[in-house]
Amino acid sequence: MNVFVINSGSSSIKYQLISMPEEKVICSGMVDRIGQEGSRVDYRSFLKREPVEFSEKMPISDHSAGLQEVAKLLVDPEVGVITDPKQVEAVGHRVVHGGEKFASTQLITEEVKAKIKELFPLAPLHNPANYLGIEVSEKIFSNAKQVAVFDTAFHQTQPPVAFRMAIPNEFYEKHGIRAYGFHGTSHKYVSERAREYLGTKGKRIVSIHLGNGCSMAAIQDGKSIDTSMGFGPMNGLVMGTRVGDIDQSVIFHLVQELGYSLQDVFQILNKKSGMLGLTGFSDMRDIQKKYNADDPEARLAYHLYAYKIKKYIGSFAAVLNGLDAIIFTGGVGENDRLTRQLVCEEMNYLGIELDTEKNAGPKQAVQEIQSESSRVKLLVIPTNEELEIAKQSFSLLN
Ligand SMILES: Nc1ncnc2c1ncn2[C@@H]1O[C@H](COP(=O)(O)OP(=O)(O)O)[C@@H](O)[C@H]1O
Ligand SMILES: CC(=O)OP(=O)(O)O
Ligand SMILES: [Mg+2]
Repeated sequence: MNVFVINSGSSSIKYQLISMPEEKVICSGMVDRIGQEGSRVDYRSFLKREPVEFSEKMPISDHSAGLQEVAKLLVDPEVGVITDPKQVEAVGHRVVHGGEKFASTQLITEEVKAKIKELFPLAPLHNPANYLGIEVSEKIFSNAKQVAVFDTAFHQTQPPVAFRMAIPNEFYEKHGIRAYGFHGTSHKYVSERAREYLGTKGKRIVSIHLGNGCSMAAIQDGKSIDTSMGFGPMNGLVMGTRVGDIDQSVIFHLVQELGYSLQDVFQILNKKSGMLGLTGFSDMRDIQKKYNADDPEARLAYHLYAYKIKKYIGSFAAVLNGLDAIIFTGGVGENDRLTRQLVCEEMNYLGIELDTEKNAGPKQAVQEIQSESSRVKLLVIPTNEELEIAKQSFSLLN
């Protein structure tokens, strides 16, 4: 079965065509900077003996135009991989917010779409783009079953002590105000790989996803019991451009004393904060260069980023009543050994001891980076949200 996976972000679409159940990637790529200067389409196909790969700059005004371009490439006589969009049998969509309604993957119906739309206010940067992706894909891949895989679903096993907030009950009951948690598809995927690898020793896992967005999950016997992101994907860890945990009185101060509008504050905390706010850069590779050149801002930012992760490891060790393994994943978690080193420093009280040489070793499906004497396994596991979405879409339909 050909499953086309769509991960629509606010200004990008990542896509993969995967043949299931063999899990063979037929083509993959990304449409980037949608609606902005310098938009482009990246495309890689692995069908022929000689893989095709290119990146083409072209004006892409919106998500609809972006997906149309990708669909054209899929059927292109020269570089294409199918002859008709009808050969796509299922489309798996990453949908960031599923609220309390969706604890599992769903076949998309008008009712499911209405619910995704209802959740726009809870994920204003993500759900509208995901919704648009669904609408456009229904037109292009009109033969395919459309499936929604929710970032929040994996975290629906959290107990009320973890997800409820101490505000008047009516806000939860009438308005759904609680912690949800995100990146669930990634936390699920890497924690399952870890549990396969560790067997009975994988009961208490902390999964650390560090990409542009960053979050952690406490996972007990394969189930998420707590997570660092809360009501929205702005909370918890320091991220590329998002602030993470912040004292709520700062928001009142910004509005009441410094005269910012709520809209301004939203932009500041979502788009101008995090590593960008501290260093002027949001890409960890840029910040690492400055760190290595002893730039004081970059040094503070790196230490602050790691410090926050350490604090969550401590609190998740408490809620899990101990730790068996820690997973590092996402663009930063998989590639940035400096972050891993700073996070694991002086954590031997919790049985966490990094081996610097192993930490610098080559990437593997599961890379162990702890020392011989470490009680806790430290694992680097590349995430694959697209494959997880394809697997879940396939299993729902078969
Ligand atoms: N080799 C590397 N060293 C350090 N950071 C890296 C490396 N490769 C990628 N990254 C970082 O990973 C982040 C992007 O992660 P990714 O998981 O792709 O993000 P997202 O899916 O949220 O857009 C960027 O901050 C980038 O700098
Ligand atoms: C939910 C979320 O933060 O996603 P991303 O990291 O893709 O922005
Ligand atoms: Mg990501």
